Amino acid sequence: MKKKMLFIYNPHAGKEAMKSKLSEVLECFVAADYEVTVYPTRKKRDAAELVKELGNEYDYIVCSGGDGTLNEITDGLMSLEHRPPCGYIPAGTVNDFASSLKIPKQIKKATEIVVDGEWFPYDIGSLNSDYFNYIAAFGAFTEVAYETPQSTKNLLGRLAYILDGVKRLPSISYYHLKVEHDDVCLEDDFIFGMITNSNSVGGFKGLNGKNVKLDDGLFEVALIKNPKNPVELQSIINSLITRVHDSKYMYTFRTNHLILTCDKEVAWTVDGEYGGSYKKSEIWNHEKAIVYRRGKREK
Ligand SMILES: Nc1ncnc2c1ncn2[C@@H]1O[C@H](COP(=O)(O)OP(=O)(O)OP(=O)(O)O)[C@@H](O)[C@H]1O
Repeated sequence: MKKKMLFIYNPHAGKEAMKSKLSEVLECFVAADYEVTVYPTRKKRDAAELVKELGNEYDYIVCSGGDGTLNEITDGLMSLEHRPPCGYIPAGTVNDFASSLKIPKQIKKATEIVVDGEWFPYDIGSLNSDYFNYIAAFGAFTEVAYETPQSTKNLLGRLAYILDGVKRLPSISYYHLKVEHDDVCLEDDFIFGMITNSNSVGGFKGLNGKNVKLDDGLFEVALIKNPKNPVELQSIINSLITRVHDSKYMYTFRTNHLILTCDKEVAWTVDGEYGGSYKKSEIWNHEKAIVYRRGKREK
């Protein structure tokens, strides 16, 4: 019996490239013996609702769009008890997630991975009741971040740039946070924080340590302290630019669960989009929660 595929795509994502490639993509799916149901999204939340409602009736969910669409698919899949695996054809402008999974930007090559890539169980994060694929972040840069699509790609370069710009201001806005993880409880002022499951966040690999694994049930966490004077601020900027992490100015650790508490609301970005504002932010890693198809590794 043919396997049933639900293919959901955002026709407006990125430069609308899917529109002209659709026939080629569908031919490739059919040649791989899938019976395909195609659904172009019509509005926000369409993709999430569709997966929640129909996801269990399919053997394979494939989506094409930017980070927003992918995030909605994740949300839909996580609500299902038995989650079908997921394929992804990136069509947005930010590609950290796709590059983590070795999925190329070209639609044709990504489509080949959808039908022939290797299955890979990937950790999924949650921030309170919302899910994310590879990053949840707060702090100095966030207001600008979700207005500019390229933001996540150059997150830390951007952060260094923004900090450089605020050097002349009397103070940078910061959050006073209580951070609980594992057996640790720390309290400090932070200008920025990120919780990631990705080996491609701004290419800033040194910050969260080497050997990032996407299926180990752990996040890489980096929290940057509020600099007490211009010299400290300059040191932070330097460490962001040179990508050498300095423990005097930042906490970095790995964990599967953390709780951040603040007496004012902390505004988050998740997967590059606005992710809500909370006084209490609880983050969990759901180990190997969704199986994706990724590019095969060179032997
Ligand atoms: N037909 C549609 N009309 C308007 N908005 C849509 C439609 N389909 C999906 N959306 C919403 O648009 C938002 C952005 O979509 P998506 O992330 O796929 O593309 P993008 O913004 O071009 O990509 P990126 O964020 O990676 O640059 C998502 O929240 C999605 O739910």
